[in-house]
Order: sequence, then C-alpha cells, then structure tokens
Amino acid sequence: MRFLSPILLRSSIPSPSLLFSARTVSIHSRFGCFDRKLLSIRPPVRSGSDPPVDRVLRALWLRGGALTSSPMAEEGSVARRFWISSLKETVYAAYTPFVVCLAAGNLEMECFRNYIAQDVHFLRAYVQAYEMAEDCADDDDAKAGISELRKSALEELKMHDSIVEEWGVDTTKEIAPFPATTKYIDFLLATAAGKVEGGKVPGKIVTPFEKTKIAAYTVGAMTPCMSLYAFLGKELQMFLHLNGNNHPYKKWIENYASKNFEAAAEQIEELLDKLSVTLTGEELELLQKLYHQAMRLEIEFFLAQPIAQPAVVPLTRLHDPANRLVIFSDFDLTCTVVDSSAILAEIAILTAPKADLIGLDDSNARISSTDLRNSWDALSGQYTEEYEQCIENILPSDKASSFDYEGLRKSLEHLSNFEKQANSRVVESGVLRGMNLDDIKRAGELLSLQEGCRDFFQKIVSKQENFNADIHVLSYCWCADLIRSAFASGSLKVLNIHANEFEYNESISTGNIIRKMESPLNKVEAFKDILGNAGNKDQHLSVYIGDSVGDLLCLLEADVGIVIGSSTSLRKVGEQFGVSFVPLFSGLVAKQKQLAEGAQPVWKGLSGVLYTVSSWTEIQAFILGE
Ligand SMILES: Cc1ncc(CO)c(N)n1
Repeated sequence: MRFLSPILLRSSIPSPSLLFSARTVSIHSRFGCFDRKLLSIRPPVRSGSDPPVDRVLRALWLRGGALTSSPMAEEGSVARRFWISSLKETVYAAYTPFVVCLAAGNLEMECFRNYIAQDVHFLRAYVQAYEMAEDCADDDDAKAGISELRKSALEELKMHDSIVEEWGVDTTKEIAPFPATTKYIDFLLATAAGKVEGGKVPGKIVTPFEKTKIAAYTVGAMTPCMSLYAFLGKELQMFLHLNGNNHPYKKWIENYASKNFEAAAEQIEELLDKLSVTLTGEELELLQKLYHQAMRLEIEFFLAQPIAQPAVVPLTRLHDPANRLVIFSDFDLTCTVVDSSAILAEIAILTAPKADLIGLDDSNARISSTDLRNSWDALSGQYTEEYEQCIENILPSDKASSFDYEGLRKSLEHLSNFEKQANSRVVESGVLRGMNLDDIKRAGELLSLQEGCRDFFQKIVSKQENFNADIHVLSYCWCADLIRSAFASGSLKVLNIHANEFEYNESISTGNIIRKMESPLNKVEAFKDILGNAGNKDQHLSVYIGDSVGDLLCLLEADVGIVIGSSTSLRKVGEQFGVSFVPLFSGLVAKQKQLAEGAQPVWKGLSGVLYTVSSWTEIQAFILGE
C-alpha cells in the first residue's frame, strides 16, 4: 500500500484541498527558497517623524500581515469569501475522530448507524428549510433552484435509506436526535422562519422584499454544510483503496465525492451569491455570521458522534497525562513569517549613525548605515550561496534505499561547521554592534507570527496541567531576547527558549553572540538533553515542529515530527536519506487503521516518517482537536 507518500490532490470545489496540497502561497518562495537567509527588507521610504526603528517595525508588521491574512478573503463571490473565511473550521471538521475513523474505514458500525440516524433528522430539517426558503424567494429562477436543491436533499435521504437497509437497521425505529443535531435544526428552522438574531426583519413578515432576505439567510445557514460535505467527500475519496477497495463506507464517501453532489454544492453556492446581491453591507455581515454559525454547528455535530473506540485524534486523547507531553518548535519561519536575522539587520541599519546623510565622516568605531547595509548584503549573499552549495555537497549521489539516520547525522556535521563559520563572520563584521535592547524587545512584541501559532501555544499553556505539557523553542536566532519578547504577550512567558544571546554593554549590543544554538547538531543535543531531564525516556511523548534542514535531526528523533512550510532543501536532503514525507491527515488515517489492527506504540521516534502540514491550524486540530 502506498498511501504513505505525499499526495497532491487538487479539488476543484469549493476550494483547493487544504489537507493535501502544498500551501497556496509559499512564504518561502517570496524570498527565494532558502531555509535561512540574511535578507534585506527595505521599509518604504517615508518622511515623517517616526523614529526609524518604529518605521521598520511597522513595515515588518505590515508585511507579516499581508502574508498571513489570505489575499483571497477580500475578493470573489460571497459564497467563496465565506468559505475561505471558514477554512479553519473545515480543518477542524476533517480532524475529528469521527471523520478520521470513517476515512480509515474502521469507524465502529454502530457509530456509523447512529450517525446516519442523526443525519436523517438533519436532512428532514433541510428539506423543510428549502420549502420555507422557496416560499420566501420572489424570483422564479431562485424558486426553481431551491426546488431542485430540495429534491437532491430528498435523494440524499433515499441514499441513507439504502445504506441503512444494507446494514440491516430497522428503519421504523425512531432514534431521538442528539442535542447537537437539535441545535442545528433549531437554528436552521428559526432562521427560515425569519427569527434571526440581530436581523432587521420583524416578527411578522410583510413585504416580499423582506421575505427574500429570509431566503438568503436560510440558504446562508445551509450552504456551508453542503460545501463542507463536498470538500470532505473529495478528501476522503483517496482512502477508498484502503481495505483492498472494500472500504465499508465506500458508498457514503462516493456519494459526497460524486459529480452530482459537487454540482448540488455549486448550485447552492451560486444561489447564495444570487440571493445576497440585494443585501446591504450590514445584512451581508449578518449573513456571514449565520454561515459561520452553521459551520460551527456542523463541527459540533461531528464531535457529538459518540466514539468509543481508541482514536489517534486528537493526540491528547490517547496521551496518558501521567506522562509528559513535550512540544518542541523551531522559531524562524516555523513561527514567524520573516527570518529573525533580517529583523535584527534592519534594526541595526536603522539605528546606525547616518554618517553619510549628515555629512560626517565619523571615524569612531560605529559604522554608517550605508556601510552597514552593504556589509549585510554581502554577508547575506555569501550565506545564501554557500548554504546552497553546502546542501548540494552533502547530498549523497545515490538515494538511500532505507532510512539512514546515521548517514544523515554525519552529513549534517558539514552543515554545522558551515553555520558556525557563518556566525563567526557575522560577529567579526561588527554588524550586530550598537543595537539597543529596548528596540529589539519592541520588534519582538510587534513581530507577527504565522496565523494560528500564538493561539496554539496559548491553548497548550492554558491546558498545560491537564496534559502535563511543556513547550520548548529551539532556535538558531542570534538573540533570544527577540524570541522572548515575541512570546511575552499573554501567558506565553512560560515558554522555554533555547537560543543564542546577544552580549550587551549597558543594554547596547557589543556585536558578539553568546553562542548556544548554532547548528543542526546543537539542536538535536539540546532536544535530547531536555528529554533526558524529563526522566525515563519512555515516559514522555515528544512532538517537534520545524521547517528546515536545521530541524531535520530533531524532527526525526521526535515521536511525532511535523514539517511546516515548503523548504525544498529539507525535502531534498530528507528524501536522499530515505525519509518519507506524509501529509499529516493521510498519516493519521493510516495510523488509525494500524491502531485498530493493534499496532503499538502509535507514535515512536526514528521511524523515518515526517508529517507535513500547511498551517498551524492543522497542528492545533491534530494535537488539541480545535
Ligand atoms: C450533517 C450534514 N451536513 C451536511 C450534509 C449534506 O447534505 C449532510 N447530509 N449532513
């Protein structure tokens, strides 16, 4: 079985696959595909009274923002925009134990029957809501569209009947709806009856114009459910080959992956676009709220399915809190959007004396900003070039036939030497001299992290006691103060930071680095030390999140190694030494299958398998559920 390979799946609706495709906007490619670089970020030249450091911070902030917020969120049709703004929820839905077990084909039959019975309630409400919406719509086209959709919901109910018959369920026996089912049904029918919280529509509907708004709201409360199912159908389709093409839930998956269902989902999306054209800005906001609420209730619906069997999601579910959960993360480009060296460079340049501007030929030890910029550009260029060369040099000409950790570790000794040399060059150049600790701290506080990263850490910290969890950040960053201040907000002070330190003389950097973490080997030593201190090696579960070659050894040593981002060198080096990269969701489905077959332990270091994700949302969905 070859499901343990990175699979690229493109689904045409309603958005590119979230779980299997490479990220749509590659952060790395914006700056070139290097794992670590001294890039030069030039802030927009503005004349103003801002102190220079604030100006660069603002520029970095804006760049970060532009990269982390989806550019697509501002354009496209209403249905598409709403879908994009709910992408996080769709990831949470996919990572529910119900969906993972269903995909693996070992969801307990009883559970699936229960679910179908719940879904029958759901679909009946759907049919009723379509009837009500049809009555509210004023245009014949819209009415006809709704009527067609109502018919496909009735078809779906028929499919349920046939599934139920296949499993020999007594259909005359009514199963009461779960509270989560009732919650969605009540919400949908109230919306269809015009009882919309914050809606301008009065209790008694009078004008046809107001009625069309209710039709729009009702369709808005149904669309995400259809789009989500079409999305899940496509995502789950690739697991049909599990169980030798005898997947027990084949019929269900094929139904939602079918062209017919795709067409129905597109139809309701178009209907939503059409019905919303006459809405005011305020009404559109309300519509979006209803859409989002429906999506949340869908996830609640999945989460409410009682799963008695062991499940690999969320990770904390199987984790025994008597053991420690140790979460490690890299910092640059794993947590951040911009490399910290670039930020430090920019601060250094902006705080340097403007000797060239004020016409002073200052001969004391401080370097002018123009000279500094030139030095940085030279250092940066040299680093990038030599780094790539070094990666090429360490790649064995033949691909390993099986996972070769020792070979990899030996090769990375060369990279370690290179990194140390590069740091020596930076120290000798004096470019890190004269920076103010306060400026560095301010930069850290303003630093925008990747979407979902801070949230994830915050959630872990708030539940630290429940999971017996610890977080350690391992970074090559030259200045741990920058990282500490990036995590200073909220309750994140408890993060353990392992990085190099600037040397200061009365809060002004001397240009020297107190070297603690410079190389792939330093990282893996620190990783092992931390786990060694955690007591008996078998009594913890370790997760490492990283993005580059420098993280590779730790990623492999960890029980669960998660690769974020799309570093080409990481892939290239890993693959040459026999490492497999598996999209996390597929990996979990495979693990779920093995779990049911009795494989123990579920997660173990040095397996040679790393899991790829496209966002922190996926990491959070996996580890915490949502
Ligand atoms: C819970 C739920 N959401 C959406 C659909 C798609 O019709 C369904 N059948 N069930």
